[in-house]
Amino acid sequence: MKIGIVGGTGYTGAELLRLLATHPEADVQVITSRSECGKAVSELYPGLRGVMDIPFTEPDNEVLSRCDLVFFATPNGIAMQSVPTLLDKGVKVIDLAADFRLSNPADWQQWYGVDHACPQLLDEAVYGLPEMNRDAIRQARLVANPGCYPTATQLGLLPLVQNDLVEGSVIVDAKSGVSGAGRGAKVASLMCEVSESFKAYGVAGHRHLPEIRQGLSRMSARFNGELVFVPHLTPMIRGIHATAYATVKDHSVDLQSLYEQTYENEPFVDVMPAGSLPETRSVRACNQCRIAVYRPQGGDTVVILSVIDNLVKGAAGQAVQNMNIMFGLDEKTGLDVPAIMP
Ligand SMILES: NC(=O)C1=CN([C@@H]2O[C@H](COP(=O)(O)OP(=O)(O)OC[C@H]3O[C@@H](n4cnc5c(N)ncnc54)[C@H](OP(=O)(O)O)[C@@H]3O)[C@@H](O)[C@H]2O)C=CC1
Ligand SMILES: CC(=O)N[C@@H](CCC(=O)OP(=O)(O)O)C(=O)O
Repeated sequence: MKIGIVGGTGYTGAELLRLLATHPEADVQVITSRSECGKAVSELYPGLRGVMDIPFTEPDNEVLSRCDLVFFATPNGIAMQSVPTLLDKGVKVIDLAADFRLSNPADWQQWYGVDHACPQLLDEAVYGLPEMNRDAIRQARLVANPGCYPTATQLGLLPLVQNDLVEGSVIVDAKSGVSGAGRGAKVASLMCEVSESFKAYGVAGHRHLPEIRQGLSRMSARFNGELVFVPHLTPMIRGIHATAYATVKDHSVDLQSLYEQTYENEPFVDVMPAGSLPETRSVRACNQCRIAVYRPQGGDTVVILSVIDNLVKGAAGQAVQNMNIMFGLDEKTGLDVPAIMP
């Protein structure tokens, strides 16, 4: 498959390169950057020397339209300007940004602050969470790759919500490594600002809130409880740890079995043994989501702990998983590697 990547200098673009460099069916032919145009990929990322030596080029729809699939690893609001042209030329697209995640254009306008450039494609775009939408992804021309927090959160809550077990509100307390903020220079991402510190942000309303709410209501039309989502920035590079709290209606349900059965055939969701605690380092650089479910002291509140690598299952790995599904390949192709330890 001829692959193009728009936004190849960023963290998720570089992660796509790392994963696709050894993917047996993927041939990365176009990799764009406006700031590093002309430079070899391996000059910017020496870890790719010998495996990926092509140069960065300016983004150009004409050149990209020669690909079978184009990934957009760009800031929000960029992909939507090129996607109609690429789809018209028969190119499939996976957008790692949020341009096609929300199906209501008014929600996009409210949370992203600009009008949508192609609202006519929002119904067609498939939300790329394979554990929910595998069949639709198989048929899709356009996949909206989920956000990192929404991936960890929705996988953690899916078994409960799908089975209408949640009563009332859900609280999600999530923590991310700093690479979640991208590679662009920002004071808030400086080492002196983030190390030896820990803080919440987006408490009044983060743009992943409507994405998670939309996902939960698709899992069950009966889900109408309040959703509280508070992200935090932690002094680590990669990883997301999402802790969700929900009240369950039915005390007779064996939650450990429910989670194990829901995910028993999922290659990238691991339900941990009862009593264990998932750690972000157990998913570092791999496409796994590890989940543990608890009902402390047998009470009404269920606690679900969910970890992913924000750059892998939260972005580039999930995008490659979606590519594999769209092109009829084994879903694990190029992704079947364990975490880096320690
Ligand atoms: N980081 C993460 O953990 C996650 C990120 N995402 C989403 O993925 C997308 C990429 O994120 P990330 O890799 O962190 O971002 P970065 O800021 O690290 O990289 C952005 C890339 O986009 C390119 N770019 C910027 N503006 C434009 C433009 N107008 N036209 C074409 N290319 C452009 C940049 O290169 P240049 O300026 O040289 O062209 C750069 O390569 C974002 O939408 C982000 O929200 C999703 C899940 C997780
Ligand atoms: C630590 C950090 O800053 N994280 C980012 C989320 C990264 C991400 O997933 O972006 P999208 O899903 O919107 O594409 C944030 O909170 O804005």
